[in-house]
Amino acid sequence: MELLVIPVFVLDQQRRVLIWNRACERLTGVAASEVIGTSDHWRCFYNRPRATLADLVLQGRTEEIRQLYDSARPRPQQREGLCAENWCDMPRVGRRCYLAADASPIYDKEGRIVAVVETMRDMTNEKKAQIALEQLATRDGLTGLANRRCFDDTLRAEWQRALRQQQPLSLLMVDVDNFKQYNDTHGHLGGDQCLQKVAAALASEMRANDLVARYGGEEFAVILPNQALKGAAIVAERVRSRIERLQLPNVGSAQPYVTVSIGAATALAAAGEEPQQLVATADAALYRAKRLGRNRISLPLQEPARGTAGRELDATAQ
Ligand SMILES: Nc1nc2c(ncn2[C@@H]2O[C@H](COP(=O)(O)OP(=O)(O)OP(=O)(O)O)[C@@H](O)[C@H]2O)c(=O)[nH]1
Repeated sequence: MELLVIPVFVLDQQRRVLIWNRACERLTGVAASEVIGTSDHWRCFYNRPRATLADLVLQGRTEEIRQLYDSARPRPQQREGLCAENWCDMPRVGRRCYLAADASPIYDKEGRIVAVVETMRDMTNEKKAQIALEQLATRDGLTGLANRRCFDDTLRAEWQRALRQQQPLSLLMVDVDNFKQYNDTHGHLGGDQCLQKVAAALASEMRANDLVARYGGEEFAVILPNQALKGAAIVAERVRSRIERLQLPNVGSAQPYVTVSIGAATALAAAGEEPQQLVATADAALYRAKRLGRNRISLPLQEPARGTAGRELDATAQ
């Protein structure tokens, strides 16, 4: 076990470290002489006291695995013990590692656990690659905001949540005004930089539960869970004014600075209804804001009836 290339440690019945092999020393930066005979093995992995997988097996606390680990599954072939994956602090080496651990008990003749062997595999690179891929799949490359696919998935999920909790769900559609002209004057690269600044300002105005996405081109969408129309209108106006106050020069335009138009809509989700109606109502409000002169917000006049996103009426808030 000492010379195994796989990091291994063994706990005895009293949770004291019996074996801490070379590979485990390399992984944790902690020498065997420091931990053998102690129950301080957790310190090699975590900043705060908590059980390792071997502790859970030894103490029969297997049901706690789901609270303590990112991912857990039964061991293959129904053997006893636990398998789990987790981010570890690794205090001694000073960098977080994603470890896949496997803990299996050793029994005496009477069937009592006398020790538990924990083996580990450093999966940090694989996990980082997986996270980067997930980011690529859900983020917009130019602005770093959620992309259209992520928006569609989130809207569906929030619609279901609103239905379960009987809470309103609001949506803002935000479109940069006269952006074609901005591109023509500042070039496509200048246009890209403008979109990045607008996106950053938009994101900075939102709460943690809100989702800001690039809906497409120069159009953004904001999902506001548990927000009624009145609150959505306040957020929309805050966003509109924030973008105006960025004072991004808009040479050659009637407006001296870059502005946005915003359409808002709210729905009280109902079974059988489609969240796409919410998008259509917010979109209709947005186009009305454009027609009425841009740099303004527009919302449906009436609070929506259950299962609708409200009737789109000619009312412009500004
Ligand atoms: N630089 C840049 N431009 C983009 C991007 N996506 C879309 N556009 C441009 O955004 C412009 C949108 O123009 P229109 O749809 O005519 O709308 P608009 O000029 O903003 O006019 P209104 O929306 O009516 O105020 C087009 O010129 C697109 O080429 C992008 O990723 N980068």
